[in-house]
Amino acid sequence: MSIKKSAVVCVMQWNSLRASDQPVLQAALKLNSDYLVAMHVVDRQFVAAGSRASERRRAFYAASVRSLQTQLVQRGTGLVVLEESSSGSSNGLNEVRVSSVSSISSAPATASSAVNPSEDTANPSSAKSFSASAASLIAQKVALLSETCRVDAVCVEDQNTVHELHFVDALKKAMAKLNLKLIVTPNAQTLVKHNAIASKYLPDTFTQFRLTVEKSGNMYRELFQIPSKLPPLPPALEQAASQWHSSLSNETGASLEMDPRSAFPFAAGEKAALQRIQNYFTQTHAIKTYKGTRNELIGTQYSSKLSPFLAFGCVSASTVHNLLQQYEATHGGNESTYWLLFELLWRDYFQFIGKKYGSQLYHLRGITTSTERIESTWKYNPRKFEAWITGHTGIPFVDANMRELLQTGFMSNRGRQNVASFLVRDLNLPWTLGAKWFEKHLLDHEPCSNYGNWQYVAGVGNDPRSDRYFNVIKQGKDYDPEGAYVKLWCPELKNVPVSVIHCPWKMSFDEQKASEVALGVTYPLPIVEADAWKKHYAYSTKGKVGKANPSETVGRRPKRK
Ligand SMILES: Cc1cc2nc3c(=O)[nH]c(=O)nc-3n(C[C@H](O)[C@H](O)[C@H](O)COP(=O)(O)OP(=O)(O)OC[C@H]3O[C@@H](n4cnc5c(N)ncnc54)[C@H](O)[C@@H]3O)c2cc1C
Repeated sequence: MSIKKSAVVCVMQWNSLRASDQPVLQAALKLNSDYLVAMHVVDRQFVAAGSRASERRRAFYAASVRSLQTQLVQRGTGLVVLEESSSGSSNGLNEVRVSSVSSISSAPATASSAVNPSEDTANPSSAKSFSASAASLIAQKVALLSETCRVDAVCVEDQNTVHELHFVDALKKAMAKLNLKLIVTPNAQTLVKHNAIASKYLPDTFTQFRLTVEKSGNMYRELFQIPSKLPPLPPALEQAASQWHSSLSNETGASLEMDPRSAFPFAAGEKAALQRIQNYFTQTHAIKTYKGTRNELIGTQYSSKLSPFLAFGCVSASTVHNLLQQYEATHGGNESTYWLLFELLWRDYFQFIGKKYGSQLYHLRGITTSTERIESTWKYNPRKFEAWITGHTGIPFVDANMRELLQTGFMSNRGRQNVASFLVRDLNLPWTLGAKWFEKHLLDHEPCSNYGNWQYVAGVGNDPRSDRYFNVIKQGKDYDPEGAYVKLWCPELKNVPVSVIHCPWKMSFDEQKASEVALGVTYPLPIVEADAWKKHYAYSTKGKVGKANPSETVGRRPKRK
């Protein structure tokens, strides 16, 4: 009688698409199994029908999965990518499009590819149905695998957010039914060890959180070391691992062109992430001036552009931190190198907030107990929302940012703060609408950072200040003093004089003619006008691009150096 060889299964999730610093691989390797089977189920949020992700974001995701496949092949193993299929198909071990228990909705995307205002982002039934079917796909494969191998365990990374936690829970149930061991590894999304701060002790403000971490000195987690050679796939699965003819990549890959103006012209995946870090750190030393440039708006070098890679887990925040420390050891550190860590700690803080508050992250009321900002403050208005999402509000600084997002999937942090504040405070639209639009289009959408930042701007998050207002005229003049950014994304304003570039509606008829602009025809009149803007209409030459204005008390995060 032949003895069955052993196998361990690693479930890779959409926010952890990398081979290095990978907790599930490390947990699996401890079992010394003969075979390693890495599996990924295409997450329903990226499936085209009724997708919550834009075509560009889906393509970035698909390319990140492909890159993980390549990384694992290079390490001597592979990745089996499973996709739910609404059509019945045979569920053999090598079949990767598997009919699922609850089939995928074939509903078309909502009107104008926008978000559905009445849809509950945290819709628990839809998250649970995906989780159940994804877990069932894995269970089907594992059951088939156990006919030829002894399955030692299935490993999965713990999560911080509700949707992802549903999946871990569903997998627990599915494995219990199969009587198989499930190893849930610590969550590796944050720099700070997942259990270093219990939710009930999470400080109420970012500054308290950061000081706690910095004072402690030993809260950062160690990297998970993964060898360059991993156990192979069982022969019976080799074919499945090489054949991901994804509906996603077929639909999206060909049609997407890179806008030459994009601030994020990078490929997806682990290799591209590490190349980007190398470029930003050791090749160009742009990191050395980061603190002074991070509020700029144009080009690849004003900030690290690591967020899309971090969102899909193509690289971990801990790896970035580790490489940053190596850079400081070799080239010296300064305020700018420290500031990158400071921003990564913001990311961490939002992760801990997400973990603590669960589905409240997505609620209009947010996580605040303050009743100052309540639902009635915000009213859905389709005309205003359409103008915002398409970049036709008539306020050039807002429009330029919104067009950049739509056309490239990226927007600077300065831009995000402004368009978010504009939506919430000037248009009085519910902040959740803006967050959902960002979720669809941002390549770097990550639930905690996206919904957490929106709550922060809307005054319903941690530190619920109600006076956080970004004056889009003043901000435009401070951060785009020559109007170069506005002209890049709103070319119809290219001849408008710098004195009125942020308020073109102040042009006389003759000025409009000279600038080849017909307000209300070639460029919209502003859909709102706030009193607070008026004192900033007058032209001044005191532009301060790239530097925070020290006198700017409103609209800045408190206590930032
Ligand atoms: C309304 C709004 C929505 C946002 N949505 C997202 C989102 O979905 N995903 C996302 O990663 N960031 C989000 N941010 C934060 C920030 O704008 C982006 O992280 C940053 O612009 C990404 O560019 P970068 O990688 O070049 O950042 P850098 O300036 O180079 O910063 C380095 C890293 O620090 C982290 N970071 C920086 N600022 C923040 C912040 N305010 N909050 C959390 N992490 C931060 C990111 O991981 C970033 O990659 C949002 C900000 C706002 C105001």
